[in-house]
Amino acid sequence: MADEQTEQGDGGGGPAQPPPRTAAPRPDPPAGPDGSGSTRRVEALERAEAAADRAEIAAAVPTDLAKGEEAARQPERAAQAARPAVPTVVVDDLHVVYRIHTAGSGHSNAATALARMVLRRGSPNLHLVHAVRGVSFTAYRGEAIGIIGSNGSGKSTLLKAIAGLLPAEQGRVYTEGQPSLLGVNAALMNDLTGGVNVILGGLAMGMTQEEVQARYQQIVDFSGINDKGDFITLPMRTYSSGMSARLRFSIAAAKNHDVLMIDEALATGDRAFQKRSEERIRELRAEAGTVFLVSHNNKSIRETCDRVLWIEKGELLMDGPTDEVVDAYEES
Ligand SMILES: Nc1ncnc2c1ncn2[C@@H]1O[C@H](COP(=O)(O)OP(=O)(O)OP(=O)(O)O)[C@@H](O)[C@H]1O
Repeated sequence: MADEQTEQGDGGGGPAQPPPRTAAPRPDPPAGPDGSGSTRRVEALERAEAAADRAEIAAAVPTDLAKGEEAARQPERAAQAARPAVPTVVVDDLHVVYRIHTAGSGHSNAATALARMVLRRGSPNLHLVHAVRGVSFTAYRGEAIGIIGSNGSGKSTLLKAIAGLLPAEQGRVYTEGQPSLLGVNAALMNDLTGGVNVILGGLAMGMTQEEVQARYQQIVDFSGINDKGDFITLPMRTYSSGMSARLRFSIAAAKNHDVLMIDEALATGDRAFQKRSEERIRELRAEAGTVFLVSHNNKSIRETCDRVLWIEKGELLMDGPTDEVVDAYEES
């Protein structure tokens, strides 16, 4: 079996991309190619903020508020629209390319090597996957943004790039503070107990030992891990995938984040846990953070997010109010 290894690096930029079907407020283009320093980042954010002042914040508010559920959320949305829009994440023409090296068949001979040289082809064992293609948008403080799209469309890759876990092949990501990515694969230690992972996870997020101790019981209670027995003292490898995902979410949600990104965490919990999670996401937004939620559960997206990005084949197909985008996605 071929030995596979994936990495990032050089590769072709993508073709010119069509604009999304519903454009969100866009900032002026961020700083140039050498603008990786914090000064450039601040400048870019300031420019984006100035642009945001000119932009229509109302674009993020649904026009159809006839439905009862929508009407109930109207005051919350109105209060949000009245606040000045502060950009927290600026993604500008982002491309991400995976490079996969395989061991190959080992049957290369002089003729095939010569053909490669003549045809100027690279290694036959290098595969490029252009997973994100020219995505641009600006996220604002207080927004909860859903990311939807079919399997393999590039949603998780986009989150990882925003979190700084994958480099941009082309384009830039500017963020206010350090975004925290919470995925079902978030690194907790399976051989350690849930309780020890709560402590390590809290410390890894930058909480002090005192803060972790103060919030320990709250995290365990929120996760519901101990509802049916003393599971928190058992190694995490004995947990179901749903229990692990709940504990990961509970650890991450214990802290206020400038930018919190959740990858499918809500899909795994039971209904009661999903409700608690949705409530906590609303609180995090109220505490002025920005929340990104990747999910195939459109109901969760509708109940939690006020704006949605629809990604297909790595491209941003649509960016707009939740109901508008999810309706279009469901009709597609
Ligand atoms: N580590 C990797 N190495 C190589 N290719 C990858 C890697 N991770 C993802 N890909 C590829 O990148 C593309 C986008 O994958 P990604 O996981 O971002 O999609 P997704 O929209 O999150 O999918 P899903 O909804 O199934 O979770 C896919 O073609 C996938 O095969």
